[in-house]
Amino acid sequence: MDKANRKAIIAGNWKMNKTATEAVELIDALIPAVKDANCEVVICTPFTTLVTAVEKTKGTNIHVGAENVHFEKSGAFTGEISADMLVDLGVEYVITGHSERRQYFAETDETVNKRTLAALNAGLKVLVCVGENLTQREQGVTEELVRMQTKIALNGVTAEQMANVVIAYEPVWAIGTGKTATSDQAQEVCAAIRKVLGELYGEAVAKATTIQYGGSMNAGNAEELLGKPDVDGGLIGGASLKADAFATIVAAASK
Ligand SMILES: O=C(CO)COP(=O)(O)O
Repeated sequence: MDKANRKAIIAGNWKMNKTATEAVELIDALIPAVKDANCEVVICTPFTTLVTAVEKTKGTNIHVGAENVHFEKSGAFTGEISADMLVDLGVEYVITGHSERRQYFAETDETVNKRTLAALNAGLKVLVCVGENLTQREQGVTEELVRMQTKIALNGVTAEQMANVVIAYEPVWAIGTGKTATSDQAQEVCAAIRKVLGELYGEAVAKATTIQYGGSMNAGNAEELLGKPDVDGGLIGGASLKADAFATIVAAASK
């Protein structure tokens, strides 16, 4: 199976943006703009807009995801949201391990693994984020680090469950900075991730798994990044907040 047989997925990560009123406006603009997509289109929105997003996108080709999930099923975890709560709302995807969660909310490879397992066991599809920071890239440990993050995040995930896993390679130094990885840098690391998936699960799973790039992907650079053989999609922050920019990226992935 080569790239043409893998599912291309363009996912927006809205982060902490958009009130419910603003979310309605954006989704109203997105629905016609991406209706002819020849790829999977996902919007990951704050918890407060998930209900709106699920309702508004019913009957469209837009899928809805959350930006995080807790690993316990229920209990005394003030401020947290369980996988069952997301499933009950009609949410289909969730992001785990985003670098902002790791950096600002003390998430570790171990908790990313627990969240990933909890989400998969509840029936969610998971976008698992990995990626190095600038120091780590300069130290030349990008590949080792991303291999380790991938292995720990997937610890206990079965080959069968891998059908519901997407890996998002997001170099931290490229997130929200306007500094995109070159398409060659993105390809190199996405290929290294596919190699580790092959070691863990065998060639068939490695070749079937969608691997996204994220980090300042925008309407201008998406086509080149998505043209690389191991870059199957994008996880988009800033550019997912504007319907026209996001639709241009979706169109680039639909070619
Ligand atoms: O973190 C990202 C997506 O999860 C990328 O964000 P930007 O596209 O804003 O760089």
